[in-house]
Amino acid sequence: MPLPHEHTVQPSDLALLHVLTGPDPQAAKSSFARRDAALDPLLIAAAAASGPHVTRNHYHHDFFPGVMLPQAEGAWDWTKYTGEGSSTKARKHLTYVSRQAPRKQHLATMEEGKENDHPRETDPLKPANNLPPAAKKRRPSLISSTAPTNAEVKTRPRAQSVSESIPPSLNQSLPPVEVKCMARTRIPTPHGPAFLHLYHNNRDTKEHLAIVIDPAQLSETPDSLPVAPHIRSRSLDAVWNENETPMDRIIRGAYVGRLSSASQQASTPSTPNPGSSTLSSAIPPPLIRIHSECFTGETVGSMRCDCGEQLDEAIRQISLPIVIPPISPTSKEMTIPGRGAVIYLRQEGRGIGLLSKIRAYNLQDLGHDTVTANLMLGHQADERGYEIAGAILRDLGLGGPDSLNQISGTVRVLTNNPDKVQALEKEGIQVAERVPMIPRSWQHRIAEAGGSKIEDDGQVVHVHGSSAEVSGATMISGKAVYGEDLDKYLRTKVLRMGHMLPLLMGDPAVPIY
Ligand SMILES: Nc1nc2c(ncn2[C@@H]2O[C@H](COP(=O)(O)OP(=O)(O)OP(=O)(O)O)[C@@H](O)[C@H]2O)c(=O)[nH]1
Repeated sequence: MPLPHEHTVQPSDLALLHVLTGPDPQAAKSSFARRDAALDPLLIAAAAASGPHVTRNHYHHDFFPGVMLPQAEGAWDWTKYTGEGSSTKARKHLTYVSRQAPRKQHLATMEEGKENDHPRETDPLKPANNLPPAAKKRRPSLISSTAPTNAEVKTRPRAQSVSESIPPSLNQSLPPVEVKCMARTRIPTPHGPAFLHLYHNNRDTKEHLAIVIDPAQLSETPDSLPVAPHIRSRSLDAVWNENETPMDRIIRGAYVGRLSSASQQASTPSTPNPGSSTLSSAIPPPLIRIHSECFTGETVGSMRCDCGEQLDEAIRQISLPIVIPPISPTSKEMTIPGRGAVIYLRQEGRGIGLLSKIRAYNLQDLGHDTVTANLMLGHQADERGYEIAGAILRDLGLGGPDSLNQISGTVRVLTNNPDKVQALEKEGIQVAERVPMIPRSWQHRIAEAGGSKIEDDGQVVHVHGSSAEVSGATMISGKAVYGEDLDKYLRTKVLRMGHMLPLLMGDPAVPIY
């Protein structure tokens, strides 16, 4: 066995590693004890491969006690360590004891498909303990005194979650979902300004987000009357405790207008402004999208799915200016900035998590479609839930007649997925209209084939495909892309998941992979 500092891995080490971690662990059991061995061979093999740069975690197993002691010679060289006292003392018998939960328990968690989605053990709406040290005074709970109480939330219609990720036994005992906007900030996007809102909730440990598009807020003053009511978070604008200063509020994003070195105006809990009552009926309901996280599609620009372009397209469409027709014979047509929100849920891989999605991709490369791949891994085709989305929308005053912060009683929803509309309605969100999302590559091909409109369940859908471009990635401000994997994915969504998209397969003029 080589010493750690020799940097060489002997074939015997690799053979040992293989026996211990290879496909037949039973064979290993007979020859090597795996847990609680006097010397853990796997750890030795890992240390030998790592040389002097053994990670802190190895040291913290207390296997190389010498390195933790300043008096130990040779720093990382545990072989020179002979005990805490004199060198004549007998060397301690070292035992490696794993502190990990048994593998059985870990696998059970994975089977539930929630390896990334453990419910919080502590109250997530309590103050974060990573606040800057400047906030010396002890803050009481950051839960808003005016935020909806459990009793208030209980009176709302409670939908049965679409998500299977929370086992039924746990789901029954869960309290009603509560969300709290922890911070908000202005984000300039290629389509115009947005306000990013970060939410905590009492259901999972994820930081779900709302990308609010309402640029009219940037010119807001405390006394100004907007044409359309501003979309603001009630929990953010609430007074969190009696000691908070205007600067505390501003730093978390509870301000009005646009921040600058010359302008810092904290908001008040009554900041949401009703808007012009004469125009309110003429203003279309805000356009919203419930978007599920997709690391591969949004960050890497993967063309296995259309998630990146959908996020971009949603922000673009919501940002489009709104034309309000004249409301009386004497008034004129009016144009106001686009308004709405993307609720960005951390439900990677339709709720199965990135790890399982990556495995599913390999099954897809073996010839299975996205639905079958999920089922083969023991997941459902779709494990998402929309309770948190409903609570975030209510916090923003969108779509709920019972919203305590009502900005609009109804919303228009950008989606092709009928389940999402149904789930939102179960959450008490009033959906005035579903707005379809035609994939950019399809729009482009339809335009190339000379078509300007296509049929969707007998309904005419107008396609704005003539300006679509063919190169680029599918990420923010990307362009339309073609690809075999993307087409397969889109077709499966239509044929197996009931997505309300007009399928191009029937049109011989439109090239399909
Ligand atoms: N399990 C799995 N998830 C995928 C795959 N491709 C994309 N996703 C995830 O699917 C989610 C997006 O869902 P989609 O089914 O594309 O669309 P949708 O949100 O249901 O419907 P729309 O509102 O019309 O976009 C994201 O969380 C992606 O990470 C895949 O092959 N397998």
